[in-house]
Amino acid sequence: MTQIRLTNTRTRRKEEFVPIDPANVRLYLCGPTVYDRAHLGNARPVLVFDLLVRLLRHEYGDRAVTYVRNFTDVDDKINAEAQRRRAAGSDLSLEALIAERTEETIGWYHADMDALGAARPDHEPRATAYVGQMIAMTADLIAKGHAYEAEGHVLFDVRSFPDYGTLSGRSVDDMIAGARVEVAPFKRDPMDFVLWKPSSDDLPGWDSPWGRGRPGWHIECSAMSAALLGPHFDIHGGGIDLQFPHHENEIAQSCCAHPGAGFANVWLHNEMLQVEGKKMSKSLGNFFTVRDLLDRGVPGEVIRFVMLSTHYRKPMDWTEAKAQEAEAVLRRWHGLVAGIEPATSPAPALIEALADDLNAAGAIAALHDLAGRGDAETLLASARMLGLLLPGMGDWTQADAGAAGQIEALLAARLAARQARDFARADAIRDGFAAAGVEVKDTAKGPEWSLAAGFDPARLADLARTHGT
Ligand SMILES: Nc1ncnc2c1ncn2[C@@H]1O[C@H](COP(=O)(O)OP(=O)(O)OP(=O)(O)O)[C@@H](O)[C@H]1O
Ligand SMILES: [Zn+2]
Repeated sequence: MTQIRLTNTRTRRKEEFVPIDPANVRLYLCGPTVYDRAHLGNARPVLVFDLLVRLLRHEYGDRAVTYVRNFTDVDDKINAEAQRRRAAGSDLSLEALIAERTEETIGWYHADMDALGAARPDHEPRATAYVGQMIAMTADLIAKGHAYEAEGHVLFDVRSFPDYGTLSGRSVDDMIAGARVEVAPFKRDPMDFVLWKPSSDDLPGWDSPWGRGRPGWHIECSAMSAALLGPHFDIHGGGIDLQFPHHENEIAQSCCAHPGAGFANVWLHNEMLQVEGKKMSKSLGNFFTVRDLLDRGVPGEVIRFVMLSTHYRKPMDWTEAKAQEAEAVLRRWHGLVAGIEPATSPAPALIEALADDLNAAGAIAALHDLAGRGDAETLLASARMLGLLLPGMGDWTQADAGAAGQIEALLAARLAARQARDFARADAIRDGFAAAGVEVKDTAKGPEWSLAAGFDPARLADLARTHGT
């Protein structure tokens, strides 16, 4: 058994991972707010956790890991979309429109993350299904003197929890100075945050001891993790952008509601996917979705490879060059493992790299090593630990193999047309290549071709039907 070591944000150290119960290792990842398609940055925590779960299952057994990732389906942006649809003439109720928006977004999310080879978590709780638990936890926090009611709101009293701020290593006073906190006259302290807030009549709401309202975002994760994993579990994760205030607030709520339980032992945070030095985010508008890339013909496996190539604790950029390099490597590896059965276990070097704080780049280096030595069986078993070269994942390379035949036939047809001085036909083939995303360069050794990022197999097939031989 390999000792896994993880960097724990809470202690700011790389620590040996010791599960609370090796027969049931428990993880919680903050999932998406389901109002729109996931952008590429949103895929990063999913891929990091998918890798972590694969490693834990390898070490502790397939059934010894429970992985929970929630859907936040209570949100102003979801409501706004539902209201927009109603204003546009839909005769469905607001609740039905909200459910419609949430369902379609969850469907997209599943399709997009599946395409990246990320296994679905064991539980995917929706916040709206746990409002009862959120109300109970809120009431309990009031009873224990950690929360108070004011003007239909319930607020968490941060001064009642001396450890508030330890995750981010800041005192409450520092946080007040640095944060954009919502000032409200009914707050005892500007850092106090909402557990429950009133809903207006035109918005969804639930009955509660404090009137009709809805839960705050932070209490959702505290209630859902407790319901599915218990008050003390192993690993809690999310992007580093959630460290404060979201995770700080989750800790405050959970530790005060379950004194002595401990909440999450390890806090694992991924760094941001960036665009020109800034976090990719919806609010900055500097984003593209996972679906945009897939639709442009970038295989999910290539996206996964690029995302795993940078250590999760380092910021990274998506670049076309990285995608092209990943594609070339994967194409070669698929060729090497075609028709081969995987070895019974992955290479020890690969497991060691992963066990060292999920050093996926080191793991990929181990794969290059195996490929270099021609050990296709171990390459296949090892790559699968990273969620690469999974059964069916290489279909995109086969589609390319089909394309190669069509392109060669079309190049032959173009040559024949030129020799017959049928320049109209030669030009039509040239233009057809460009439209289909096939780049052709005429060199001294003859034509060389490559598939551009926007390669369109259907257009190529049409072109081949019209002009190919
Ligand atoms: N640029 C990014 N790089 C890596 N992880 C990110 C990035 N942006 C968001 N995340 C993570 O994605 C997960 C889902 O977050 P959430 O649904 O709150 O995002 P969002 O609000 O849609 O995104 P945004 O931050 O763009 O407004 C969280 O774990 C968050 O930390
Ligand atoms: Zn959360």
